[in-house]
Amino acid sequence: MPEPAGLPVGRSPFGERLAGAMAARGPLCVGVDPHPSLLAAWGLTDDAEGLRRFSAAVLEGVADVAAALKPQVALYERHGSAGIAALEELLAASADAGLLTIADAKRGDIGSTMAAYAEAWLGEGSPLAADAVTLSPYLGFESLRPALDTAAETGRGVFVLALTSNPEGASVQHVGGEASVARRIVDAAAAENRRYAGAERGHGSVGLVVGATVGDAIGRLGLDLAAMGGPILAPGLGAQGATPAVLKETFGAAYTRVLGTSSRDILAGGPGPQGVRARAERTLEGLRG
Ligand SMILES: O=C(O)c1cc(=O)[nH]c(=O)n1[C@@H]1O[C@H](COP(=O)(O)O)[C@@H](O)[C@H]1O
Repeated sequence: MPEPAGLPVGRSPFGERLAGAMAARGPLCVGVDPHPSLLAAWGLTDDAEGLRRFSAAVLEGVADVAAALKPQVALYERHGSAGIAALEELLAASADAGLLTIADAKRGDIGSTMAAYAEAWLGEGSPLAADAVTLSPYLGFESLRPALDTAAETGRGVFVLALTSNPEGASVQHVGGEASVARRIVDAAAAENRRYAGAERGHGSVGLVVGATVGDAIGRLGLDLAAMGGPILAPGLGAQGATPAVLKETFGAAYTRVLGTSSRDILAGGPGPQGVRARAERTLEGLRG
């Protein structure tokens, strides 16, 4: 199986790096979602300076507890270029702290435009490059090709929306019965992971997003998540109602590849790093138990 040619020096593929972080720290991703209500509750201003302080405190609190940090891009975009600069600072500081980042940007567009998104979020030397980015496949999985290829070239990763945590997702993702939209996405991601080294260990760099709240949909739609060869990002813990126990039951045999992610529930532990850390530790304990 080919190793992606010419990875930047010292960087192994994202799937391998995430598997290492999950083995060392456990299967928790902390979402950095600086909602105006949270900034207010933390006594911070709803501006770029507030974002900067909030982000730095979350990073300090969870740098050695979480396997990854997932900043929600829209909550930085709200403040225009100054907000984006705060996001860039968080991405750089996380890299310095040895913590993986997943930019929750949910990008998806026609191929030629997708190439520009890929360059922005996954390209070498881009100030916004994270270790991985979330992608929306609803212009067709293959429209994501530039991001899939850039990720493979730079040792970064992607998480493609398959079954989202919101109730409205079913109206698109469940369509098609046995050949559902979600199943096609899962099969396409599995095929993509088989193309690269690491797949034999199940450490592919093409991940999926499957909500912790999807109930029995995985079985009903016949999704083979255990064999998809990459990580599964599972949002919906905490504020959206799912618990670690629900997560284990929902994913069954595929649970070993699940990275549980929670934002508001953990962030509500603030102000400051200690309270966030305490909530992250409690969530992690549940995910491990
Ligand atoms: O891609 C995501 O991260 C995502 C996918 C999904 O299906 N559901 C979902 O909630 N998310 C994101 O995960 C985070 C969940 O936040 P909390 O509900 O506060 O834990 C938000 O940033 C969402 O945008």
